[in-house]
Amino acid sequence: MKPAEYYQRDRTLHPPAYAPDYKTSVSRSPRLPLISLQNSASEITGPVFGHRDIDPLDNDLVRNFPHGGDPVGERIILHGRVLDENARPVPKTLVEIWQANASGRYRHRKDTYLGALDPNFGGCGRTLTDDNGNYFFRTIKPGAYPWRNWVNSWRPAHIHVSVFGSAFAQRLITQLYFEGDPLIPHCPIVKTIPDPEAIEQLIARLDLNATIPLDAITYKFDIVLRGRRSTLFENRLEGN
Ligand SMILES: O=C(O)c1ccc(O)c(O)c1
Repeated sequence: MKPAEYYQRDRTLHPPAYAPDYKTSVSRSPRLPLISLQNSASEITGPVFGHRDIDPLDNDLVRNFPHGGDPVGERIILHGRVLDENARPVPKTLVEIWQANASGRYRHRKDTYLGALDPNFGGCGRTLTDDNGNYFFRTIKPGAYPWRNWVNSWRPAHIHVSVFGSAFAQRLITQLYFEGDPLIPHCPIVKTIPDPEAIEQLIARLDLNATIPLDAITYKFDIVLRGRRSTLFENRLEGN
């Protein structure tokens, strides 16, 4: 079989690790040049998730944290495909999401934002892609929230997304935003991304054809794992 063609990313288009307008990047960014580690057995192999590890409600954030009712907020479907650099589907891949509720509050002890917690919303979900690389979640559209970057810094509504490879050490993490959100171009984290096309690729598109009438609005977000069309991943640093 002919080996698959590999299209290299343009690494100059990756956000710099050190971006002073995104305050926490200052203490987090490496002071020394990066080194490349050789893969060992634990990076290449290991336990993986199978269908039996996934509960049927794991991809339904409207129902997977029930405490007497449904969560408040805009009901949405989030779907898309996980693809390789040649737009081939990546099947049986674990996709996980985590997010704030409709008020912009995370169910996390360190989140002290005054937006209300929702007793019926946990904010975490997971699923495996199907044979065609499709994934599907039902959830609530997260709210925007303020954060202590500079005075009046607001995060646009966003959902964190993690994709695992064939071992737990192979993990890519990104955040998706929502089409039409006026906060996107003001976000200090988004503004670290030098390539406007890479930002566009992080924006889930309204998918009116796939809405569920009288129930949920649908957004579509495809994830490209590598190559020149790769989605931008926050844990894949420049030079990697
Ligand atoms: O990296 C951070 O500091 C940071 C702050 C706020 C967020 O919403 C986030 O996703 C990351």
